Amino acid sequence: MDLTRAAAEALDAADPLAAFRDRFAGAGEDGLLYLDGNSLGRMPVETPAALARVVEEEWARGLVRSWSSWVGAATRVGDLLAEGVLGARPGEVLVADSTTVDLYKLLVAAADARPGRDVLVCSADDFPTDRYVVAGVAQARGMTVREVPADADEGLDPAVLATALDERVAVVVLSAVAYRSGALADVAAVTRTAREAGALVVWDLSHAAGAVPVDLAADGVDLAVGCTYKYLNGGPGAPAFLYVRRELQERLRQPIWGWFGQRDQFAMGPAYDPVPGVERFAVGTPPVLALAAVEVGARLVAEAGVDRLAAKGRALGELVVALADAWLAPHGVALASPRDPARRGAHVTLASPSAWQLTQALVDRGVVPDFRTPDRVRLGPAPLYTRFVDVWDAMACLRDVLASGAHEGYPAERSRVT
Ligand SMILES: Cc1ncc(COP(=O)(O)O)c(C=O)c1O
Ligand SMILES: Nc1c(O)cccc1C(=O)C[C@H](N)C(=O)O
Repeated sequence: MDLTRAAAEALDAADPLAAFRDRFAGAGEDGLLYLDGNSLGRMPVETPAALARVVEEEWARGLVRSWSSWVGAATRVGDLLAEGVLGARPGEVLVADSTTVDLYKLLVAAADARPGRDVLVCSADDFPTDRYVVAGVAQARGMTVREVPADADEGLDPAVLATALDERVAVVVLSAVAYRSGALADVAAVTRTAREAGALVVWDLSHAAGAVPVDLAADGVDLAVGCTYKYLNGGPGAPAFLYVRRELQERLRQPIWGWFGQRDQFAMGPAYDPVPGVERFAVGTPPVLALAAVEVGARLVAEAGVDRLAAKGRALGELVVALADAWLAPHGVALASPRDPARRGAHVTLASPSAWQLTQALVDRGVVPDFRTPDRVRLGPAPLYTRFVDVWDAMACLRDVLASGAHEGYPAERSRVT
């Protein structure tokens, strides 16, 4: 690979998604080399106007009358995600609550659908909230957790997972893209293996949606959840999405019985009777303002096309890896993601004993990655708004920091948020 800056500029010149950069606030103006799109995506330029419309027209003037359109927002935005991003069918996706709460609802519903089975499986490398929800549900139900060991850099080995699956396993919880290493799971193969063992899988698509091709229908996925504030650019605290395969919906009953999941909710009936369809997984009043922001983000991703985003994300990752090999390895910084681009999502992780100090030095120089314990720097160049030269410049900055030892003056003690 040609590692000159001119080669990176040439990749930008040929990038079919280049124009999307101008659709994001700050991109190209703030001078930031923002490589944390896998934690919080940039704000689309259209978002403030979309929010202002809801505030000034629908809320200020429409008041309670606006509920006639707000009441359908969670499924309307869900359908957008289903068709434009997730390879699902209309009526299979709902945008509601947080990823954590959605995972809880689907996990309990799935465990109920596998009576007599007393084991929940997750990966030791799963995002903490996923492992905590699994542990909490297991404790409440008197079930056992089987935490499958995973390689911190390479992710979960499907053969190791298979050994954990037997007739006791009710539900498996896994991430399609591992939050730390970026390792990509074979969603179709794992779903098939789990089904053969009689278990359901709940996929966490937080680091996958909008970054890698996701085809829930073709992959036979039953249940999934994911964030909308990363590659979908829905904003901080944006509600998550949940997916339930149509054929399963009537057979599942989620544990939080709220009136937004109720059949004919304004009949104000005496007892809970869940509505048919994916809305039965709703709980209470949706965050209408936040949903408007998710809608903008979802439309942008759908317009760009997930296949094109994934191809660019992979190319950006290959540039990170090539530059890390050439410039950073001599300083003792190692790749902590799968080397094969086909096995990675859109972020790349590096390991260094000085990872936290390097992260602080980079942030001070206008390069924003994030630090993940114990010794990782994560680089998430979101393909919608990150240029190849941004990656080149960020990596050059990291090379220069390492060469000068500038990071050594930063505190080793990590801050509350990393
Ligand atoms: C894989 C994964 N799941 C879940 C979450 C977060 O869940 P919540 O939105 O409920 O905080 C994150 C990131 O914060 C994540 O990376
Ligand atoms: N959700 C976050 C938050 O509320 C604060 C800070 C960071 C986050 C993140 O999204 C972290 C991210 N999911 C991760 O993979 O580490």
